[in-house]
Amino acid sequence: MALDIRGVSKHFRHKGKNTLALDNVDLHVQPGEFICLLGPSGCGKSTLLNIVAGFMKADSGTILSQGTPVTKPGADRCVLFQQPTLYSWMTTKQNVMFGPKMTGMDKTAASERAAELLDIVGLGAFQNHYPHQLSGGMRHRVAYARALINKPNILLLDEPFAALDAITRVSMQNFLLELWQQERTTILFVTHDVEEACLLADRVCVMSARPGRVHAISTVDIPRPRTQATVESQVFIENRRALRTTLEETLGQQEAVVQ
Ligand SMILES: Nc1ncnc2c1ncn2[C@@H]1O[C@H](COP(=O)(O)OP(=O)(O)OP(=O)(O)O)[C@@H](O)[C@H]1O
Repeated sequence: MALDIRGVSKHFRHKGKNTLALDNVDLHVQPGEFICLLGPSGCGKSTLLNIVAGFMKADSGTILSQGTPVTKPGADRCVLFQQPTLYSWMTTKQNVMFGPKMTGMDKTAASERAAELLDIVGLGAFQNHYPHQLSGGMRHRVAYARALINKPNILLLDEPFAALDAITRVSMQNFLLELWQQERTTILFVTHDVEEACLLADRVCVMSARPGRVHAISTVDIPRPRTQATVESQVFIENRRALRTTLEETLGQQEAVVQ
């Protein structure tokens, strides 16, 4: 199993009040799966992702990444942020080769793989460009190539396209679909957008409002490869409707504040 989340709970104490953010969350992710975490604002999606990343500790429960307990951040779990963090003084290719350089990977093999990944992300002709010479979308693509060269067990994405304009967002969704189709890296992707979850995911973990619990795990029954044209198809419309209904079931639930 790529990722095994078992009985994870987490509360926060703020201004004398305890808020239960996650309550006994279980989720089992198979290698190569694309899983979306979907739920209303404040249901604990980011908290769960941060715990999986090792940035935050759960109060109880365990998380196994390829069978190994998660206790801190690690190269097996790569987090991609909304703003790609590239080194401004390095070229595109040097940015991609930074991780392998640190881990002592064979230089020729790293260079070949970096070139291959830059081709896959459509930046083969931009290897010697610096980040400031790239568009925002291109910088995102470099960040994906830089993540994948380290062969992470899982990519963790927290609403990565939320801040993008509509056109770039669609282009990044297409890009991610194509990339996942080729590389089959396991992905855990946080979104609050039903349509985005339906387009991208194999399964959607629908979380209930606070405290965040797994309300349902819905399989998205839409053939791949998927493109933006998929959004117009009858099967997509049916899956989206079903997912929206599942999400609506979670709304209106009581916020749990434990004194
Ligand atoms: N550091 C913190 N201190 C106190 N409370 C926190 C902290 N981080 C998160 N919370 C609370 O935990 C709950 C879950 O927050 P979280 O950010 O995980 O939700 P989310 O589902 O990602 O929300 P959104 O979709 O709005 O980003 C919220 O009630 C939030 O206020």
